[in-house]
Amino acid sequence: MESLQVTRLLSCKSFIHTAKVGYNFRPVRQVRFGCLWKKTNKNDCLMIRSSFVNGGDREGGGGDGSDVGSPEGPAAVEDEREEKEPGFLLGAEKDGSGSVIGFHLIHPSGDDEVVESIKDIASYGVEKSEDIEGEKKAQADVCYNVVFVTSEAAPYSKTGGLGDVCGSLPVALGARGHRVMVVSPRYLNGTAADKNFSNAKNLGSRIKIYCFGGEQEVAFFHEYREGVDWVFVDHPSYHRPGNPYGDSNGAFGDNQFRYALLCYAACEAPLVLPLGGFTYGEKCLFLVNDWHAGLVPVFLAAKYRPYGVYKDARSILVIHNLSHQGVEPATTYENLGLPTQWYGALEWVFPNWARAHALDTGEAVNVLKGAIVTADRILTVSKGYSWEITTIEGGYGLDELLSSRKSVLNGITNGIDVTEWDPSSDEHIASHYSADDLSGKVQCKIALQKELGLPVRPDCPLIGFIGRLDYQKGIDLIRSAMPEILQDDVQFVMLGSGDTQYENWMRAMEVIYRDKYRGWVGFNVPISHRITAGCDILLMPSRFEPCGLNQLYAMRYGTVPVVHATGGLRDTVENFNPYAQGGSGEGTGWTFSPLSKESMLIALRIATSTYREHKSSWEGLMRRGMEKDYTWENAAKQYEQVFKWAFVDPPYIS
Ligand SMILES: Nc1ncnc2c1ncn2[C@@H]1O[C@H](COP(=O)(O)OP(=O)(O)O[C@H]2O[C@H](CO)[C@@H](O)[C@H](O)[C@H]2O)[C@@H](O)[C@H]1O
Repeated sequence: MESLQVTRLLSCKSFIHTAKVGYNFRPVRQVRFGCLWKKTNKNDCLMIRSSFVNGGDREGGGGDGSDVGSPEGPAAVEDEREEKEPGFLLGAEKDGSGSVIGFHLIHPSGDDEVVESIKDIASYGVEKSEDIEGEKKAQADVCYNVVFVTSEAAPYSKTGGLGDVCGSLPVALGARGHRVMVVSPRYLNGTAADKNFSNAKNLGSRIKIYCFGGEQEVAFFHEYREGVDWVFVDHPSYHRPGNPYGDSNGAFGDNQFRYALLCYAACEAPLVLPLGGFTYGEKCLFLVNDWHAGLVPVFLAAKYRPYGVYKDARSILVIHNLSHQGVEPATTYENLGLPTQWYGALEWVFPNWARAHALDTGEAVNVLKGAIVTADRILTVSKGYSWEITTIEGGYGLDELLSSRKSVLNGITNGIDVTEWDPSSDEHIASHYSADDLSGKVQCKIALQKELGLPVRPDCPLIGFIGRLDYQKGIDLIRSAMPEILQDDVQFVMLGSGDTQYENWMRAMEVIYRDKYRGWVGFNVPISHRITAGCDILLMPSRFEPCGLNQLYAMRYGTVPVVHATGGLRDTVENFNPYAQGGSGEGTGWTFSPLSKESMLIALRIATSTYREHKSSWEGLMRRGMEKDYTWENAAKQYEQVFKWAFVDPPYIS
């Protein structure tokens, strides 16, 4: 068997190298796994000796996490194993066009295949399969290898709706037959939340990434749960107090670096991690979420496809929030490890009015812009928002660019996790109820009033707000309207964290309005369930809202939303019309516009008077909301349509 040793570096600067030995060998990606790659007499088989291939099981196949940061380092561990263990052949699986679509492990004896080889990326014609309980589940007619790249995924990490979506949509897609991997950071902040990652095992594989003027080593942890490969990128910069993006001093100054690492690692993961025994391969579909993952399509275009790697992969940028774009000074471009000629993709020049001083040239790099320029398709989390971002009012400076990509821009309304958010079984709430039997809801209201120390008044309209205390959520409007809201006979409960001036305001309001107002400062999931169940009305005066999840949770819990008519709120909340359907009414809440204190107060007052004076109309509102279908399965089917479109077109940048 001829052998060929390949250097073990993955370099952001020079990614591909050509082997220097004396026979024809096509360019091989430089990968560092302590691997010995061998040309064999089998068709394109590579011999790989590393810690992770020897495990190969679904639960992580190897390490227990204890070797991270071990003084000997991973190479020592690998070398030791090389002595003891024979190593497997890694056979490349290719499709008709010659694209590598996966690898499978073959015993060195040559005749003992240890795992089933991957079928073609798209397995056609599968309609139904049987799960463990024998229940028939709907399956996609074409299945893909899907790689989510995200800065958060519940229950591992969550600061808002992005975490919800990236915790649920992958599971829904997995259940429909797709092979799904989610790549996100392994955040450790020294709190009880660290245990969220305790089932994720160290795969024992590391890669070296050259960027930001140095060499960075990242490791991969893995948990297979609910049909999804959850892959966590491990690096010291993800281990610090605070939330994923910052702490009490504000956003971390090195977020560009932290998320560039995530993107590099995510580009490598499908190629090098044989999860369950075989890799995802090159012909995969990257779903890159928000700016944190935005360098993935840029890397595919600038660093992989020019060398024939990922030429059959596609990328879809999913925009959850256009107001965060990952903008940093232009001088940081060289840190990213991108070729100079790609500067234009990320180039961003602030308009004159946004510059700090006369000498400020306004030059910057904008990661989200780079993703919009290079992704094969673009999705937003509601149809309404996909239109809004092409307007000057909603485009945050990117409207013209987004308009230029309208032909590949779509909106799909988020689903919700209907198991976690189910009033008939929710473990966090005092009493269970459903559209057929609403009686438990008032028990939830009484329990919430008791828990928060409010007067127990089942008939008093209880209004709630849950969300980040952020300009986006219209928190300033709530503050300015609160004295007038509380003139009426209502109670108001708020849960949120964010801008400290609003946190302090919430605390102060509790003192002034002891009998009417409670403000819970912080992030607390059980309380968010109890507020959703216990309130009669949920107020969402968001300035813009790409989708919004709380109004969906509220409707499922028979809590009637009053929302600003924008983005996903306008798409999902149907304005109440008491005269429709022969007087039995239609609609699920109230939408108000324009965004002003006056129109919000009018909508709230109509809602509270309907609650008091038209009980049957109110029950109709509750029931119609509870019966809406916002399951992820519904959304997943629409994603599949976009996946197909992505593969119909050639790569946008090849
Ligand atoms: N203090 C607190 N305690 C407990 N839970 C809290 C909380 N504050 C917020 N949450 C929870 O965080 C989630 C926030 O959902 P949103 O849809 O409002 O998302 P967000 O604006 O963060 O995300 C963006 O992405 C999502 C997903 O695509 C879009 O729906 C949205 O419009 C867009 O702005 C909900 O599950 C909510 O219950």
